[in-house]
Amino acid sequence: MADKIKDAKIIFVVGGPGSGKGTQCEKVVAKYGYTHLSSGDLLRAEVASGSERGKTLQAIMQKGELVPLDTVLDMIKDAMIAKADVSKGFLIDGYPREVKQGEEFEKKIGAPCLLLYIDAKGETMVKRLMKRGETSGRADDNEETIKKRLDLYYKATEPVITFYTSRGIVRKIDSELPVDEVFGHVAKAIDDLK
Ligand SMILES: Nc1ncnc2c1ncn2[C@H]1C[C@H](O)[C@@H](COP(=O)(O)OP(=O)(O)O)O1
Ligand SMILES: [Mg+2]
Repeated sequence: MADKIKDAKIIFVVGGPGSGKGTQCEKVVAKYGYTHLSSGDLLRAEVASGSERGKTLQAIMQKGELVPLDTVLDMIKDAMIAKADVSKGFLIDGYPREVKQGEEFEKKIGAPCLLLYIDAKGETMVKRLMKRGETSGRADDNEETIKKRLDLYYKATEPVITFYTSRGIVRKIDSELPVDEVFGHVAKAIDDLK
């Protein structure tokens, strides 16, 4: 595994719910041909499959809580292996959610060369999620769950940013700007990798 993906760049994309991670990742895929792996999307696909594991996951996600670490990591790892031969880079979107998840990822897969910190204000994230909830069909895009997800983000994920800042790989991106301007900064951070 480590062999297979050793030449690929690994980028962690971290930010609160509704900060714009998915939106920016899509644009990176279009411009750079990276593989986008959203831990949330992988988990939601498992739920949609109707499997027993999916049913357990659904209950956890509906409460706005974090899914057990090994489950998420195994799913990301399998998806990375599947794309290893064709991928120049991987966008790991929405992971790590807590410092421990980052440590386990590095043990089992590899080290990130960049962490894109997609930063928006709490009130902006709530507004965007309420709007997204009108059409997303996501069980967690409702006011009560949004509040829990935000609280958990500040408590569990902000330490992730501190942890990787000390390693010098964090680029903070102002996601209050219009989508294309945000992407300008994202692209700059990726271009600086070369
Ligand atoms: N810079 C921006 N300006 C305005 N709206 C934005 C934005 N970035 C994203 N959005 C919108 C698109 C979605 O409906 C919603 C949440 O974006 P998202 O990419 O799904 O976030 P995340 O993946 O971080 O949860 O906000
Ligand atoms: Mg997303």
